[in-house]
Amino acid sequence: MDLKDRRISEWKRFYESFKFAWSGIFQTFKAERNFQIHVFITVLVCIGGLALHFTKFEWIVILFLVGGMLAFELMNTALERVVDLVTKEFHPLAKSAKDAAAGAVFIYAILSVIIGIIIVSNHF
Ligand SMILES: Nc1ncnc2c1ncn2[C@@H]1O[C@H](COP(=O)(O)OP(=O)(O)OP(=O)(O)O)[C@@H](O)[C@H]1O
Repeated sequence: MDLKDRRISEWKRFYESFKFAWSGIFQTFKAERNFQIHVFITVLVCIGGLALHFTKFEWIVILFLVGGMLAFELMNTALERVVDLVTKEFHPLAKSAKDAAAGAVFIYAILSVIIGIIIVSNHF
């Protein structure tokens, strides 16, 4: 394989990885109610931000929060899938893995709501 072919296959791999990532997001959106709720909240927050004229800094914080929330939810789904793949039986470790991941999502969600309230209350 010459240099040009190798470069094309590098780009192809790069493009494929985007395709897989998008497929993961799309599959999760189709299958997970929580993810759908988070996407809906993200849209609402963005509309609210436009209506309230968030500052640049506020947008940066908000985008980190909603983006982080969606990313956390995707990781949580990934972990649930792996646990289900490993065992369909009741197992204390499966429970502890899933509950810990759910706890991570919960902590981030609570912090996001608190920070969101602080930002929005600034505009009233
Ligand atoms: N194999 C298992 N062994 C023991 N406990 C489990 C097992 N699978 C799930 N659980 C428990 O049941 C809860 C619900 O698991 P489930 O796989 O339905 O995910 P979930 O929390 O409902 O998430 P989602 O609604 O996003 O799918 C887990 O948080 C865990 O406490």
